[in-house]
Amino acid sequence: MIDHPSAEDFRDTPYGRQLHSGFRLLRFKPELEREFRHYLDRHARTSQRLAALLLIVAVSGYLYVEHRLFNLADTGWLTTLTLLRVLQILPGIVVLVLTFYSRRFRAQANRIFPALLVLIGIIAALIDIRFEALDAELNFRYGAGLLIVASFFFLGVTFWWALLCSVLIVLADVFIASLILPAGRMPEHWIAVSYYVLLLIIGAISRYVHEYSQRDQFLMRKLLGWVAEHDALSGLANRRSHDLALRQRIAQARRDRRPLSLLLLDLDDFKAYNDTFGHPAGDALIRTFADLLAGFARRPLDQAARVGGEEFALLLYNCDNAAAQRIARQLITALAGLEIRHPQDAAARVGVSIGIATLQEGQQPEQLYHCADAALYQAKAGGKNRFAIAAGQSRSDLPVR
Ligand SMILES: Nc1nc2c(ncn2[C@@H]2O[C@H](COP(=O)(O)OP(=O)(O)OP(=O)(O)O)[C@@H](O)[C@H]2O)c(=O)[nH]1
Repeated sequence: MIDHPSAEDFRDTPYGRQLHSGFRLLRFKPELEREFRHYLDRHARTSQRLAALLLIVAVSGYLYVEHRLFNLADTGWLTTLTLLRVLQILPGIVVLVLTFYSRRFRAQANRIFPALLVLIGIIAALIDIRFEALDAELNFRYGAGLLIVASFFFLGVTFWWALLCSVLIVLADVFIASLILPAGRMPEHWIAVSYYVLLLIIGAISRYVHEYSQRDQFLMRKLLGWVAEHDALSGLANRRSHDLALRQRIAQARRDRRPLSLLLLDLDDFKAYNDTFGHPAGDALIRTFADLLAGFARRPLDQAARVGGEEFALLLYNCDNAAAQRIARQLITALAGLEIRHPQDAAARVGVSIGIATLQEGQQPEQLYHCADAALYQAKAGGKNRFAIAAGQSRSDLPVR
């Protein structure tokens, strides 16, 4: 469990829940984990390209030196070595070219990077062991070790993937050594293996600490975004995101030629409720009503928001005036069904007044909001616990009882 004050405050959000339950094994709940991997991928793009470039430059350099300086009597090995070096460079070139030219590859890259790295690592181990067997005076050793380090820091894959890659490289090294080296040379080779294992442990510890703080930062950023867009008490969208959604949905409704309705809702006699039952009970009522309202924003483009103290908005996409009236009626009935005691009349229940406006030709967001607000005023003036429709739209301001 993480020691963030926000973890406790925002347990209703996926980010707060994850902060609260912790992630010592470096794993989030599936949906968050997917989001985190996209985030990791976006941030690792530059280091992935640099790693590919470094691989090309370093291996080309080795190849050049091996050809110019090595006096390899076994020319068959020099040919194989050249082939293996080219095989090591190729994935680097492919990665570099594709990440610059193909968007689709960029999105898929994280899946194949580990496989490419293991392949390059196995080739590096093979080259090292072959040199070891040949007893060549000069050779570039411990290439597999460099790849173990790279897997932890350059790929933008998670700790667990990097660990898996590194373990596979070490195992492949031991396996290839057991095939190529005479039995008497194995003890000497274990020194190289111990070096790889040490690099693996150092890499894994550093990467674990780094990824832990990356995950923490990711959750905090997401939480900050959530706080900016939501109302802390009810968990619904706040006024700011309602204003934004209203503008976006109007533009979308115009483009798609779909109806759009806005319901403004205001809990009745809320001041009296606060005065009679206390402010905390008032807060609880706001939360209860918010939960009820959220259940009416059923489609992806619908939105339930808290736009003021005890004022709410329900934005319904592809919903004409008749459907909006049906929903308003259902809402009033559902609230009555909760049987929340009225502050002034023990026999009555808490109710809500609703103003409905449906988007008209050429109407601006402020005008639509104003129409719904005027209808809400009409519903209040007409006796509360009812809905009213904006002037000029189809008539009905009858109480739902
Ligand atoms: N508990 C609680 N009360 C709030 C909150 N925000 C605003 N209020 C209270 O809500 C009350 C709103 O009162 P009014 O605007 O007079 O509305 P009303 O009493 O519902 O009257 P009608 O709308 O005419 O039915 C005020 O007393 C505010 O203090 C909040 O977050 N929690």
